Amino acid sequence: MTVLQLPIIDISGLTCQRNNSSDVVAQQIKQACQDYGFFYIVGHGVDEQLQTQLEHLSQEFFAQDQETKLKISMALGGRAWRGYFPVGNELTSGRPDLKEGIYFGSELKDNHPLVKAGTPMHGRNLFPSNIPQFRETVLEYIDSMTKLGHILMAGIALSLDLDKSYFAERYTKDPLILFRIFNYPPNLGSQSEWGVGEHTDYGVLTILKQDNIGGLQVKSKSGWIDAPPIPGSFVCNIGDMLDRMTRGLYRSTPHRVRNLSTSNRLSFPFFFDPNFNVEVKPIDLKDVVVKDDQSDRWDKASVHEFRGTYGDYLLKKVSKVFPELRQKVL
Ligand SMILES: O=C(O)CCC(=O)C(=O)O
Ligand SMILES: [Fe+2]
Repeated sequence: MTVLQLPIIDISGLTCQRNNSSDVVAQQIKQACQDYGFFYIVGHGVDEQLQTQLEHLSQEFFAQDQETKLKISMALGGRAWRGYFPVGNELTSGRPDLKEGIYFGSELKDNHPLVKAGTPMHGRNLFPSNIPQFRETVLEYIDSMTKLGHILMAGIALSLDLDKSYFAERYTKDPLILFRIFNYPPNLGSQSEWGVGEHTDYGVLTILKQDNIGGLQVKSKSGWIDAPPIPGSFVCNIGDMLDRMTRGLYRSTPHRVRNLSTSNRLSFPFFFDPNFNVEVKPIDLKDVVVKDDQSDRWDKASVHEFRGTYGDYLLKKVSKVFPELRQKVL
């Protein structure tokens, strides 16, 4: 039996000046997006020390008692949709996930135009005030990953034979950035509980940092495969909006997580998505025929029939994930 493995791409060629170096990377991205919708990246240049610090501070946060963690409860985050949620509060396909976590995003002041306009998912973050450096570390990480997101989107544009600024000019110059830190407790004997049930991501690009525990699985064309941790790498996957833009050439691939170890698992998904108010349209790609996969999609929804802004799409999805908060926030 051959064990399928997701491709590993060294993306350093996207930022160096060597001849053709970005074309070589773009070709690898194209292959990976068509075959899997998922790939690992190395050679990304994100500071190791910053990542280690983020992991340590996150462990420190989750090790606290529930009451302390609830001091930054999501219920206090209002329309910005930020803060902590306890195990069982987030649903995937209507079922509670076996995970707790904190939602973050770009740190926007109250006088930012989108915040003043009351745009959902925009605003200030909630940070634990009792853990020194937590705020600084998360904001620095968001900053580094935003830069990486721009580099990768240029690579994805090249992979589709588009100008490297194609996505930046239309969708991601001012991206919607959401960042989460999840803690998946061990299953403790019950085999059936998913940390996150099968789903696809909503936007264009997710860049995931995971610790050394493992548990992420990806639905490849020939069945579920593991995406184990690889030191120094991030796991990238494309979301529904890139699936829509490429008419299904680049698929937003379903994935899920189950922590079968006896320790907690930390993961750090970073979502680099289109601007909230921009309408997402198909790219004029030669020779691509839309193959709508509505019937085998996890939520039976068609990304190709959707019309509207990214914000419309996102809010519809998110209100299913946190039904309790929907009333309060939207
Ligand atoms: O924790 C992980 O490994 C993946 C999380 C995920 O799929 C998500 O947040 O969309
Ligand atoms: Fe996901």
